[in-house]
Amino acid sequence: MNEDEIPPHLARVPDPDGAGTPGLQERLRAARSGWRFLQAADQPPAQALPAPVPSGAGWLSEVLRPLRPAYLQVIVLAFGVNLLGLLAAVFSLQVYDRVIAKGGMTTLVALVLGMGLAIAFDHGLRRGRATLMQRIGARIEVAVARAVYERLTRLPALELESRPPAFWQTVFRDIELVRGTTAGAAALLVIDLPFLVLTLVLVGFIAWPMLPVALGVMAAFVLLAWRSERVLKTGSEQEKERLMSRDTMLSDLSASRLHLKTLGPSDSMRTRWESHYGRWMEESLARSREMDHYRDVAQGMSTASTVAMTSLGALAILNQLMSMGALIAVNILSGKLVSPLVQLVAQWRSFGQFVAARKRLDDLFALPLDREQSPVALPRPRGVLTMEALHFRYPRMAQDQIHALSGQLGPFGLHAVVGNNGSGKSTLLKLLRGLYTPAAGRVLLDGADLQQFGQRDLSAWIGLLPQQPRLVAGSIRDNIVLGAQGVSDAQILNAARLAGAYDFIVNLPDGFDTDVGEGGQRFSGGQRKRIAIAQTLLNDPPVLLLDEPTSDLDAAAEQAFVATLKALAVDHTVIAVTHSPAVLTQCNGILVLDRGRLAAAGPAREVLPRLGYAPPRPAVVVNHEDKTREAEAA
Ligand SMILES: Nc1ncnc2c1ncn2[C@@H]1O[C@H](COP(=O)(O)OP(=O)(O)OP(=O)(O)O)[C@@H](O)[C@H]1O
Repeated sequence: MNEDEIPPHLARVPDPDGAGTPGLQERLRAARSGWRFLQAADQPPAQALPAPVPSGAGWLSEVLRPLRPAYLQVIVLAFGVNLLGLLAAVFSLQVYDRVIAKGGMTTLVALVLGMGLAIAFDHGLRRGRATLMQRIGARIEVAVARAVYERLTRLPALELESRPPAFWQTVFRDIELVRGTTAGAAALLVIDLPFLVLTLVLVGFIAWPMLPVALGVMAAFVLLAWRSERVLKTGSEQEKERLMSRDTMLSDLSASRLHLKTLGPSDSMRTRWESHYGRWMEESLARSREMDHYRDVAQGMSTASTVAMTSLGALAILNQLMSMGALIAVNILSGKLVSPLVQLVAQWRSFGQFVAARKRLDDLFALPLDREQSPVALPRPRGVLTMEALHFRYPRMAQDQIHALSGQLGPFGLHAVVGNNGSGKSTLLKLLRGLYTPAAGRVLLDGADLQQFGQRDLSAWIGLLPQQPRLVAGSIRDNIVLGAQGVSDAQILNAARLAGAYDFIVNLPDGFDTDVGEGGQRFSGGQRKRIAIAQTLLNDPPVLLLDEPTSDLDAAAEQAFVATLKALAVDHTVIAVTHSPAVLTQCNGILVLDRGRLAAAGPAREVLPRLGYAPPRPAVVVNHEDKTREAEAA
């Protein structure tokens, strides 16, 4: 096959940027359809996507504000539902006082027909209300999920590193809680509560002597809800914290399950896991016990209120203050009065969880984000990286991990960073990539401070291969194009060839469409590394930062990749953290770190002998893209 010909398995791969898998945007579109209020609140799809992403302390109001007309419709429908809900009591009153007392058959037929109509109407209103709430919920979830995803990708690197995967799992669960509370049963309950006034008015109208009893019952329930809120609020926060700690442990355990198996049955790990799990269960059971207690009290109070209503009603009838029909009607009304209040007590745990979730999201949305785009579009840099008295210290560390580094790398050439474990090599690469902000000093790219550039520009100009790259679920193609936009198949093929991944990929039955498995476990360490290298080379950035690029490669692959690096170094600045003699002996310059300080730097032929390596071999001849080029001499 011709080298530039697109293999059939590439042509088969759906373009992830195209109209492919249903995602958030489709859910948003689905949420838009059908209801007038949603279409009115939105712009036409082309302008509305991407919708503004809520941020800052007022994020929830930002999300809810455009939905006000929708909530208003829900309130109107709720008014109808609550009004119709009173008709059963009026019906009973009429049947007892008019039909039974006066034998009015025609009245009975008319009442039954009227109730039939009311039931049908009530059903329609309830369905409309439920559909509206579903659509509101979809809008809320899409907006908040989008905002959380933005944080996941745009928070400063140190913030991202400080939050474990379990934190993000909790935050994504929080989104469901926010939706469930603002557009679920809890929201309906809150909307319905004010309409209890209608019930009270009807009680006063039908049987005024029962009004103080009804008010007393309501006051007792509000007191119970307030009391349960105070007890459960702190508990819910603790429960969520314990859950997060359990989930952190769980994700560590599941990620290292094979390693643990290899280490053999370990009591220490099991004890740690059981203690995390146990603490969470303890907290969760304590919450359930408290919740059950309040729910049981509420049920008891509900029965007590029926007893109080009926016995006091009986006294009122005996004193001829109201009729028998009024007592039956008031009993029905008291059920309507009490049932949302019982629900309120039962829902209080989710309210507490909502408050904790909102606080977590408040904190997350208050964090500043990395600048995404540079204020003005800048031309592709040549790749001169300058460090000016660079200092960096991780949070809560007593000493600098990078100390007073100054110097220049590039333009062009292959440069190595060497040093003992923990000497700060990976940290330096992250500083050079603009992922970390220096505590003092600056990193300059072609003379311009990196801090002024957006991450989008930096990712296009400076490629970083991490020490332990992780593949994500999806195909090889998905992984290679991760983070890139508008990539052509020819670019993917070229990157795969440069990374030495092309041959093994096209040998697979599904080629570039092959699923990589969890974290790329379908492939060997070396194959994973090559896919990750292809990912880094895809955009052809002028600066390449490679952390141990050949650590998993076999000798032949390493030689081939060193030749590629030499070829790239002709017109790219390539900086590699490495311990490999094959790479070191081909480098132009070497920078030696010792506990974050510059121990030595200079041309490879001078520094290598001091490190115990032979000086660089003569320039290698490489074959790259059908062009033979002689690599630049040191
Ligand atoms: N996220 C972090 N938080 C706190 N300290 C960190 C963090 N990452 C690294 N360090 C510390 O910074 C120092 C330098 O780490 P770095 O990973 O840069 O070293 P390295 O030279 O790349 O090591 P190796 O050769 O083992 O990969 C180490 O002392 C390490 O403990």
